[in-house]
Amino acid sequence: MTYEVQTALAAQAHLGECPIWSAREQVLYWVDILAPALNRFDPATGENRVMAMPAHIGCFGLREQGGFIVALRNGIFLTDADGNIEKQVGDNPTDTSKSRFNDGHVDLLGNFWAGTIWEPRDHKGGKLVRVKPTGESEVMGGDVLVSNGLGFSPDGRWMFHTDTPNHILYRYPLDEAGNPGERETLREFERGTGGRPDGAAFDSEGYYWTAMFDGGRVLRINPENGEIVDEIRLPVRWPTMVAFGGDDLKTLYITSSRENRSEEELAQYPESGNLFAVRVNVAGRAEPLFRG
Ligand SMILES: O=C1O[C@H](CS(=O)(=O)O)[C@@H](O)[C@H](O)[C@H]1O
Repeated sequence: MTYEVQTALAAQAHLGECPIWSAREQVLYWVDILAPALNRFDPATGENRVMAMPAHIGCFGLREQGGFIVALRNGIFLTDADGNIEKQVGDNPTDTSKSRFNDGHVDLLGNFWAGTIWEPRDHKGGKLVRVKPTGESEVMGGDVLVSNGLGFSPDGRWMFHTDTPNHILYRYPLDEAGNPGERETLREFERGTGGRPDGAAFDSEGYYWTAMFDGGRVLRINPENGEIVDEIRLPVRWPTMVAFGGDDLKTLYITSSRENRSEEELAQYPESGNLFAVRVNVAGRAEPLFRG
């Protein structure tokens, strides 16, 4: 299939990440990790509202009662609808001078999950944290350099997770309580020009769409065998994450990065850091809400 990728917002973000569609408000929230800021983009008006954050914001979830759960470098917090911090509900389990939160999602049971990057990248120090609606938080594993690509399959059976610099897509079986079992490697991506798996989202048919960082593309992946079944080429080389949005959930939004790029690279890919939108022929599914 051929896709028409459009610039939804010429954001020129440092490190755009975590697009999440709010079905309730019909807007896209997304973060610039390094700004640091949580953004509210309204595609109907083109307006983008910036809510400054007190520390690097890796990801967030939408709360059922309104407001957000945000994963900042120094911990996980509840906020009101304007992004004002109300209460801490979790820690960054590693040294916050060497680690920040990165990608995350809410699971089908209303728990919030967020993973960390181990910034020295000298061992797999990235961790995964789960915050329950009760406000209890726990470390649920990790063993990755850069925690990314978290996703929960629509049938509730699987948690997907990537380690971007290691080019690996893992999946974990989930039990009825939503606890992960032994992880297995679903796919190890080729090293070369195709990129590495970054942030992702499931569609309503259970396929997994991943942004390929440094590969300038988004892939649709078969969740049973890891095979690539479709590809969207992008005008930027460093896409970071995808989300389904729009009233029919058939618009795929894609964030991107300018972080650590040279002048030459930015001249070649001047749209780096922008937010993109592309119509696709399969719907996503409504983003679960954090029940706390
Ligand atoms: O999610 C992210 O992934 C990237 C990719 S990598 O770790 O460099 O392979 C990273 O640069 C970025 O900082 C991060 O948010």
